[in-house]
Amino acid sequence: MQLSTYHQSVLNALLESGACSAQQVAEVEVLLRGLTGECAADGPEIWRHITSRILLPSHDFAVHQRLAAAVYDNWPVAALGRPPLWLPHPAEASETNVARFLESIRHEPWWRGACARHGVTDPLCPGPPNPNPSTTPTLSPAPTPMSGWLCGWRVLQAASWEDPEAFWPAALRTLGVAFSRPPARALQLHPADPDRCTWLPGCRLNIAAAALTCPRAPPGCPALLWAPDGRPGQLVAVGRGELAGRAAHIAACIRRRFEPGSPLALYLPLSPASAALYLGCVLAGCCVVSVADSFSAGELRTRLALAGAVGVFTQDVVLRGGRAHPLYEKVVEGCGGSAGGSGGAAAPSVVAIVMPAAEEEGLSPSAPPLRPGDMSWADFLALTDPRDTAASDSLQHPFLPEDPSATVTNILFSSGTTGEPKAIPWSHLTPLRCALDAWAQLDVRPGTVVGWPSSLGWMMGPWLLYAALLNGGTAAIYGGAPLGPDFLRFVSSARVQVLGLVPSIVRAWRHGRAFERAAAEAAGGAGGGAVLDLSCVRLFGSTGEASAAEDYAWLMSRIRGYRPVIEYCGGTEIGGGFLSGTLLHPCAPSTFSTPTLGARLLLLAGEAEAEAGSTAILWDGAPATPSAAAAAARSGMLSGEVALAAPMLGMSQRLLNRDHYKVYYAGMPLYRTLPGAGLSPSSSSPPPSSSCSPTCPPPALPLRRHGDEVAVLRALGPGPRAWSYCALGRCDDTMNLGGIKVSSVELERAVVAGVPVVAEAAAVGVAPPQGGPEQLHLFLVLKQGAQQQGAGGSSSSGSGPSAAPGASEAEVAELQRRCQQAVRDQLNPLFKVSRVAVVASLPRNASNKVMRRLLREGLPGRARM
Ligand SMILES: Nc1ncnc2c1ncn2[C@@H]1O[C@H](COP(=O)(O)OP(=O)(O)OP(=O)(O)O)[C@@H](O)[C@H]1O
Repeated sequence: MQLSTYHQSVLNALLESGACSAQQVAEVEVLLRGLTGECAADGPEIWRHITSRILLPSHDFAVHQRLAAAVYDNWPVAALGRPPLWLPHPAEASETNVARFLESIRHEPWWRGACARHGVTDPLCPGPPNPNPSTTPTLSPAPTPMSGWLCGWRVLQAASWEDPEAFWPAALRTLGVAFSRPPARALQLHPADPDRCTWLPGCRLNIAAAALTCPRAPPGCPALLWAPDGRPGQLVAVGRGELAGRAAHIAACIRRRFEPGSPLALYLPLSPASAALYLGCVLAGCCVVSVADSFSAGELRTRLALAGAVGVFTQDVVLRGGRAHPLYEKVVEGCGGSAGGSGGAAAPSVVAIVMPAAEEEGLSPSAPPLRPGDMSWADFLALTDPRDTAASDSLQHPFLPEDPSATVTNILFSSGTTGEPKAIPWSHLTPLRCALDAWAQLDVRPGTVVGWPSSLGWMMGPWLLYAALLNGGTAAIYGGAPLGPDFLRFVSSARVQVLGLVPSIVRAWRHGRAFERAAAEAAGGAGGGAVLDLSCVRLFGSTGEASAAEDYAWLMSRIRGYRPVIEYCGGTEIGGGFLSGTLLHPCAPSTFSTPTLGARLLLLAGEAEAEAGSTAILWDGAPATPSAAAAAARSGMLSGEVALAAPMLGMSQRLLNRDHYKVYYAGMPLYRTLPGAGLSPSSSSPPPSSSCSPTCPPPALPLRRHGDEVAVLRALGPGPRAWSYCALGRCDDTMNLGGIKVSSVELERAVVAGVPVVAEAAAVGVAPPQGGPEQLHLFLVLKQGAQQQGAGGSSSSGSGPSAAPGASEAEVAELQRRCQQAVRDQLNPLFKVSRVAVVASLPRNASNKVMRRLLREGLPGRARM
């Protein structure tokens, strides 16, 4: 029988790729002959075969790309979303936390009720997983274990916000959270104010104690795995008992010196010592003020003042790349007072406690002497003897707040992408969001080694500790920077299984050839001669900002057999994420598969819809209005600003430097918390068992704005409600070009994909001083090699191409033409590129996010805010 044209073109691409043997081509041919001949039905199955049996990380990425293009040529994006580059394997999926949980609740009445509300009998009824993936067609209409789990996930996600009284007890039981007194119920709603709803009322909990005593941790599994800067193979394992002992001792010392509730700043890198310190502060009932050690003295001062810090824990220096960078010096500068002064020095208003960067040594000789009143780490630890009962008491009898949901354990600062950073308090309950997301979305299990390079100054630092420890896993911490080959060697030697990243790290690895260099260094005997073996990585995570699909396709291809990148979007003020993926969903790069557990997501209506009386265009995963449904049917896509239904466990209820209600709720539409009574025209479910007492009417609460733009696409999966999501950046970064709203991220993706010399782009809309429609300005960073050609140049269509000294006008004009072409081809022919500037790098804030507002502000014309 003749192969279909589609199958023949896949076979041709394989033959031309030079990536496979005659035997492999013959195997593919056998596979193709058993398939339908249509891309939509066969693409995933063919891709699974090619990635598991043929493609290797050693093949040129261009070969991976060419084969993916051939396999997914004609893929119906409108009907099925972006093509998946990783597909779950049923045998592997059956081992995930979520699959096991679904199995464990299968016969519980609340679960049966949830299934019935969603018109499902038993999602898991198709039977045990099929260990042979080649006989499990992904798109088969017949029920499969995979479609059963996906359907189970959909019901679970809905039940998690519909019926918190049933969902949370089951989730907390599974997580094994060690409450000193269990909660009386999941949620006490307030009739009008989301900031006065109370989660887990009546419970007694110290979250650090719970993390340190997680009953699910396998014996012998370390709490932390650490390697110092530049020595990625020199692993230090810190056992749970050891970490608990160190944290308890620190807590006892803190109690000697500070009152419970005292705000104590941590201004030092993440390490075993600072991890113990963080947990010790929380054990002692104090509040950690998180300040990234990259911040300047001035920024430290602002944060100390805002939080009212009475102490700051710091290091003498930070050791990075073989150099010692002063840190205590910045504290002295930031807090006032002078170091080493005897007479006349101003007494510091904030006491500094100073650790040595290399713990086994004393304070670095390059560090200045301490100010009067400041303490060395050794003196601080001598405040109690670790063998004293005071120390062990700190763990057995930690500080137990009256109301854990309102007691602040940590003040974190948002990145300030859109304005002044917000000072966000985390309570003892916020880390339950970290733990739940890690469990459900990133599949962190007891014994899993999790790495996510960050610092205690950003939410992903505390997130990492809680996500690993509350799930009985290990947090992997590297003392050096994550951008180079040494970090990959650390991943290999620590056997990191869940590796979280941010897009700028991946970009640096790709363009800096980090994998090749790491392999070469390892082969050359650097780092003790251990070979580079990244087969340990089960999945990647990504957060922080919108990622570039091509970079993430590249990342997936770096592990033999491909591994998924689970996008994770949320915010410091949520303690975790609201959109993500799971190991049960197929993974397309830079795409989210689902709202997280407990998150009820909608897209706010645009002006036209709002005028017609609709609040939302998407609600609970379905178009909320007939016109939205029609738009979705036409293009397979809807986009808009995300809003979330409150309350959701983890959401902040207070800001230190802003009016919380005004920032998140003022002017937002009201909704009712019970399904069927809300905005969703599609929801016809009966009310759940116990979201509110039978006597009180369902409260009408305002929706919570988050400020992100999201596109919703159809997705590969069973049932009519299979959607995937794609981040379009912050709403503040959207612009209106000729009457059409478009986000910076969409424009940037089009330019990076369409102009091969461009490594990075930032798009900003500027209202011209004379008025009129917004103009599109593009800032481009060129790939190495292309850099010289246009560096520093700029071209503007208004006044003709102009270039800075050293740049060729013609080259910049040519770049502008190619960007225009890319935008026209991929987005809209009406979008006009007004100006292109080639820059050496994009402005980024301390958490490495692109600051488009700075670019806007630096341009002539009226800045859009
Ligand atoms: N995986 C992701 N994909 C796309 N964007 C993401 C992702 N993860 C996080 N983000 C972006 O980061 C934001 C959360 O970061 P953070 O809490 O630091 O606040 P911020 O918005 O950067 O700063 P600020 O609130 O001060 O302006 C999200 O709202 C989203 O815009």
